[in-house]
Amino acid sequence: IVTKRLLEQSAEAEQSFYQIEEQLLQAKDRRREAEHARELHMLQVLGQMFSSIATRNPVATATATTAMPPARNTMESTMQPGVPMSTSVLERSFSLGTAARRGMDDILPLVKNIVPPLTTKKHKGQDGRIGIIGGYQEYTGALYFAAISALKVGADLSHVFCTKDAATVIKSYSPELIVHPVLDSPNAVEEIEKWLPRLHCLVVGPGLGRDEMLLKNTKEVIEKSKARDIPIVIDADGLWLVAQQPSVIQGYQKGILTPNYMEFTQLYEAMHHEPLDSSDHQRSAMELSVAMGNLTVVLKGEEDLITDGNKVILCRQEGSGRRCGGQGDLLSGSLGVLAHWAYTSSADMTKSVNPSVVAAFGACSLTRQCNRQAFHKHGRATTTTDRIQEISSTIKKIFES
Ligand SMILES: NC(=O)C1=CN([C@@H]2O[C@H](COP(=O)(O)OP(=O)(O)OC[C@H]3O[C@@H](n4cnc5c(N)ncnc54)[C@H](OP(=O)(O)O)[C@@H]3O)[C@@H](O)[C@H]2O)[C@@H](O)CC1
Ligand SMILES: Nc1ncnc2c1ncn2[C@@H]1O[C@H](COP(=O)(O)OP(=O)(O)OP(=O)(O)O)[C@@H](O)[C@H]1O
Repeated sequence: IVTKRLLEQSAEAEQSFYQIEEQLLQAKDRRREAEHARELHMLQVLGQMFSSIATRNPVATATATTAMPPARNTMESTMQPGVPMSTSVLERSFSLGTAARRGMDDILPLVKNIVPPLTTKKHKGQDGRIGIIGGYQEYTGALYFAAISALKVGADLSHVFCTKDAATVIKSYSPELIVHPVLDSPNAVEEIEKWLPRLHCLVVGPGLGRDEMLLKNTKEVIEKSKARDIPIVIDADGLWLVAQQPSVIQGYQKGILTPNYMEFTQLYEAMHHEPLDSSDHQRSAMELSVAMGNLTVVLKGEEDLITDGNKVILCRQEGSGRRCGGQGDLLSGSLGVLAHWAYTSSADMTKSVNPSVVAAFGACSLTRQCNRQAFHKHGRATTTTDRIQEISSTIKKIFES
């Protein structure tokens, strides 16, 4: 009887411990929510203050929109016949102040428009089936980050195409991903082609590596996807493939390139056969876009620069000073879903702005805000896994509020 009584007491103590623990967690959540609300309110007040200062100060207002200097000869020489090239740069930013308000007013509502409502009338797959090609054995993390980000942003299914060795590893990270261990098989292209009719967007490159056979298979899959008019996001080692063989994606209007500065330099120099002039990123990005046939280029960095060769849009959403690997994978996976949503939205929803540009602005804003929120919680220890955990609340905050 004594033992039974002791066991009961211990069970009760355990239960009340978990109740207290849960109450503490709930209180912590409420405190965090209140902090976010206070932060948002402060941002709004600051935004209004900057706005009124800028209205009184014409110089500050003028810096928000800059005209592009006259075209250089290099740009003219790389323009393809028949490809229109506007020389005006429309700079929009998404941060505090008047410029921020203009950016949010112009592009953010379009991103909000393309995010599909969640209703009980839809079936699995309708909000997106995204295919992601990559994942060489050393780089399984990159492919996982991109694929899980696509799913968490709102795709219904995330299909991963990778090598046999990478597949088991990726599968063991998450049961939620559909993993095809085919990229290094003798009939890789046919195996992947079978799935293309079911895919809404293809993301190529996270952790792909530079193995010749894998790049050859990837190139053929890109060709097949173009024939199906599927939006294609190219990142990381996929961009190395493009630098070697630009024709693989050149001129394909639903192609989006997401280089970091290194990758951008390689692409630029491959297209222009001259060193990159690092003094004017906006001009160089436009030149690359035009040389690629007005593909959308997202040059990632301190500010993300998005251009389709006609205009440049800057995303300056506050991120953090933490720069660990994988943030670009979060961006490319998210962009895969947003590109699908943008291309299936009516022109009315995107106000006839290039859908790739709308999607890219959304993905950059999302990535930076995830970084910001994760950094707020984890500081110097922030990793990409922490950022991915912020996707849900970031979407609520910036796209659904
Ligand atoms: N967990 C995983 O599995 C992950 C796997 N990943 C996968 O790894 C593969 C190779 O990717 P990568 O990161 O090694 O190559 P890349 O980005 O070209 O950098 C090479 C060097 O360039 C430099 N550098 C870079 N950026 C720069 C900048 N903005 N401005 C200036 N310099 C810059 C810097 O060199 P440093 O100059 O510092 O010596 C850097 O070391 C690819 O498939 C990718 O998807 C990643 O996604 C991460 C997570
Ligand atoms: N200097 C910076 N300041 C603020 N944010 C930055 C900075 N550099 C990069 N970022 C953020 O990180 C995102 C990814 O850019 P990054 O240069 O890390 O890509 P990447 O090298 O391709 O990433 P990955 O490690 O996944 O390969 C950018 O879109 C931007 O949001």
